[in-house]
Amino acid sequence: MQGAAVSVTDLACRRGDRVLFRRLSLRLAAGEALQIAGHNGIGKSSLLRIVAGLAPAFAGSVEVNGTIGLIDERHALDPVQPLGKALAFWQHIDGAADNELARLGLSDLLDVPVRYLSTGQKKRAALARLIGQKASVWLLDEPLNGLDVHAVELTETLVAEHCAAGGIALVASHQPFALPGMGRLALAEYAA
Ligand SMILES: Nc1ncnc2c1ncn2[C@@H]1O[C@H](COP(=O)(O)OP(=O)(O)OP(=O)(O)O)[C@@H](O)[C@H]1O
Repeated sequence: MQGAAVSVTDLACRRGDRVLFRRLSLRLAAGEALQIAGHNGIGKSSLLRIVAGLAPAFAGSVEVNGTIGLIDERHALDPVQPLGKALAFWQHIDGAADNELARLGLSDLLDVPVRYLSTGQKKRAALARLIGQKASVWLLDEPLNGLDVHAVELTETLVAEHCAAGGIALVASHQPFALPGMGRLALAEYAA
């Protein structure tokens, strides 16, 4: 994760015929985390998708140094496959890795088809895949939605460990995210 960096300069986002935000600049260096906060529909997910390269910027630029791992409401695990096989599919692509299955409480669920997992279990499965991806820049869209108290704390701890190892985390959430030293960007301040 050496040298991970995210640089957003004078960014504007347009969706449909509306500009959601403009003149947004931010810099994140290795080890840093930032929460993108704001009410429903303000453009948090859109910002993450632009940073991920999945949506175009209306104006401005984004530079990312490092590999990107994105978690949003689409968990990218084959719903028909048992969890173990769905994760193994990604291991063929990402390379062998410790997905922290025991820590995520998934060890006993590997034979369960992904579509039968509960909301919180699916979220934890997405985290397992993200950990296996070994990406340096984590983009997390509402990572705490649907999680119980224990899973919330675990997610916060995993993000803290990721940053302590030199990773970067950009967390879009309207909920509090407990992480010492985490910055906070209120997207409303950039509303168009
Ligand atoms: N492809 C699209 N075409 C048109 N409008 C879109 C598109 N994608 C998103 N929008 C609109 O852009 C706005 C911002 O959506 P976005 O999902 O980024 O908000 P958000 O802050 O993440 O919201 P939430 O907190 O509800 O997840 C919404 O009004 C949404 O309807």
